[in-house]
Amino acid sequence: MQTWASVDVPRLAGGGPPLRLHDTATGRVRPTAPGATALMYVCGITPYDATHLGHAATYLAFDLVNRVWRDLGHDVHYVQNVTDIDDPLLERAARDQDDWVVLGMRETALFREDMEALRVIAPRHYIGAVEAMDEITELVAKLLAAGAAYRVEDPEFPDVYFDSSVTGRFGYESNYDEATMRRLSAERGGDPDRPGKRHPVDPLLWRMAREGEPSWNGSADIGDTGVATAAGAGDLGAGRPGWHVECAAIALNRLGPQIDLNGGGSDLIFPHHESGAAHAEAFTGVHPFARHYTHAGMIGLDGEKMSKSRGNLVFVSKLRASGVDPSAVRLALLAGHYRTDRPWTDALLTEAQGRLARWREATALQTAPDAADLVARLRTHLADDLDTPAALAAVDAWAGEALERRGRDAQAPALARDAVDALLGVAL
Ligand SMILES: Nc1ncnc2c1ncn2[C@@H]1O[C@H](COS(=O)(=O)NC(=O)[C@@H](N)CS)[C@@H](O)[C@H]1O
Ligand SMILES: [Zn+2]
Repeated sequence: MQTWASVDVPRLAGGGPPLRLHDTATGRVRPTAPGATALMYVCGITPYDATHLGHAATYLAFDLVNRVWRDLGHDVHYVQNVTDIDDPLLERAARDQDDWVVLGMRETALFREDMEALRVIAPRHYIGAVEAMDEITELVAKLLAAGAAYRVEDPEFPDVYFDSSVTGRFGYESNYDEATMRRLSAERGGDPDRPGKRHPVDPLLWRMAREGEPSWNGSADIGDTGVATAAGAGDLGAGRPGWHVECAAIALNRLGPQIDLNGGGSDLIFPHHESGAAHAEAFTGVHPFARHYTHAGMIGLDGEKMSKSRGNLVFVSKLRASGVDPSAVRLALLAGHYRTDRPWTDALLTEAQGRLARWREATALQTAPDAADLVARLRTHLADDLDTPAALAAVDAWAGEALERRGRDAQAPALARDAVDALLGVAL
């Protein structure tokens, strides 16, 4: 699937401290240590109701990771999926008498536009589940052949499930207890009460075709996997994939068995990232799949999480259409810490618009206070688990001094502008 156009990222002299990020699996903020090329997989949208401010806040958080790693001299191999086939998409298409393919394409196009407007650096690989169907069926077939998956005893629909006990460490990513896992599995698309499952939280890998549902033939070339293939393992039979396996297949095939960061909002901690990690580790034998599992807090509206199911959504495209500068939206969302569940308010936007105007005025001056110190502060704050409130305050302080005409450095305005662009992604 085509990705979107990325903005240039100015190169800044010097370098900052290593990026430290919160990792859900260990519950700690600890240093990332990517190689020359940082490997990052951030889950993409299920393409309807795109792009609301919750989506935007989460993708902005990982855009900052991308920018900090680049500032530290790493290349970043960023991969993102589009869940362009799944129950919620089919349900929304049915509700609106829409063709689910058209709905997905329309919303994905809008998402790309919004990401470009927010100056989010595009993933190098932007992959839809449908276009990755062969990869997905191959992974499911190999898990089945290896005995890491099984079919439920259901003569009508012998669906394929992952055996969550095979890695011996299911739950290490979320650290949730059994009861929490069952509850969240039921709330987020799972079927813990389905008869015939070995374990209630075993995730669905392949849903056999139902009347009136789209399906794919499920044949997979599993080659010589070196394991005794269970009867019919190479051919799943017509159906469609479960939600989690697409991310495991897409990430494994482009980034390899171990990545630096698997990211998303906190509602992906379980079952999604737990299951995806288990699928990957059962297949590769490499643990952990991701060295960091990092999750962004939920953006709310009127006291509730902004979510499609609630319909309390504020859209990037609607704000843009009403003339709001996308950089103000970006600044408004960066004003809170990425891991904090926080509300969207009009005041947040108004404040950001004022901040943006002041920063632009300050960087338009002929001279300003030395900005080298500002660059160092920005690097230090962002390296500290993306402390954007402190980072924004540092720019506020520099801009305040500049606007009181207390600076004589002719290079400072341009340096400050480049630093705010490179590290915060905000165009002044
Ligand atoms: N209110 C919210 N605040 C912050 N992030 C949110 C909010 N709602 C959704 N997200 C995040 O936005 C991203 C896309 O969400 S989504 O459209 O529902 N899609 C999915 O979760 C799957 N397609 C991931 S493979 C996810 O990382 C999700 O956690
Ligand atoms: Zn995902």
